[in-house]
Amino acid sequence: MIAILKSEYVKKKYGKESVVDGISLTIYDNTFTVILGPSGSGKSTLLNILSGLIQTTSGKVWYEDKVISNYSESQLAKWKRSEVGNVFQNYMLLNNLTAEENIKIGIASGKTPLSFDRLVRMLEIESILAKFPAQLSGGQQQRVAIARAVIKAPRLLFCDEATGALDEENSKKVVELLHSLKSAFGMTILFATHNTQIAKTADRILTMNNGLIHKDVRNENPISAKDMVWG
Ligand SMILES: Nc1ncnc2c1ncn2[C@@H]1O[C@H](COP(=O)(O)OP(=O)(O)OP(=O)(O)O)[C@@H](O)[C@H]1O
Repeated sequence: MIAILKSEYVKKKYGKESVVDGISLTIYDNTFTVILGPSGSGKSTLLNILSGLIQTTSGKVWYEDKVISNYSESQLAKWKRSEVGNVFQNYMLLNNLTAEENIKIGIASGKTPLSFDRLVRMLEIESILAKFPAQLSGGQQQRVAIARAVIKAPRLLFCDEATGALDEENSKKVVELLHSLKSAFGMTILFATHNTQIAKTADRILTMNNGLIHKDVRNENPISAKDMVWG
């Protein structure tokens, strides 16, 4: 397995509180890793550090053989634009743009984008491209947000509670789609959630508590997203 992302004793402090308390971790290429943990355990903070959205207090983050935690703002912005996609719980679409315009914002200059037509077919959003976010359901908005995040063919896709605002049916669909995108385009996905069913679909499950990873389990028998059972 090829290491794509690595953290070395990464810490994030807010005041005296260590929200991420010295995490060393290697993420392998073309895997689907779930970061599982209760509210406040530090999942989003860890995800945001690994995706370059926030700075560490100490420790290093590597992308392949480069220390991205030492990058200048402009180097980091360039890296994010080319290699990183983010999907959030609340979609973060621009309300004054149509679905199609929102997706096309994601195309990064200098990179060969994925085929727009193939992507919208995969995500089953062909019929809603001319609509504005307010005219779409939550599940549709999240599929548009995923298309926007992946159209530039990022190597890394970070999903922070990406199904947190969706019902069972739409959650299953989104998780299924993310697995399809991983297989079709060789992406590496990190998905933070407190949902143990989503964790069962992953290749690897990291369990966080109080800013630390307490368990790191390779999931030998991942279940299909369709087979997740909602409580
Ligand atoms: N910008 C910030 N300033 C101060 N404290 C913060 C900040 N961001 C996060 N925290 C604190 O860090 C801790 C971890 O937050 P984080 O959002 O990483 O947890 P989480 O596991 O993702 O939680 P949730 O599942 O509720 O999103 C919390 O106690 C939170 O209040």
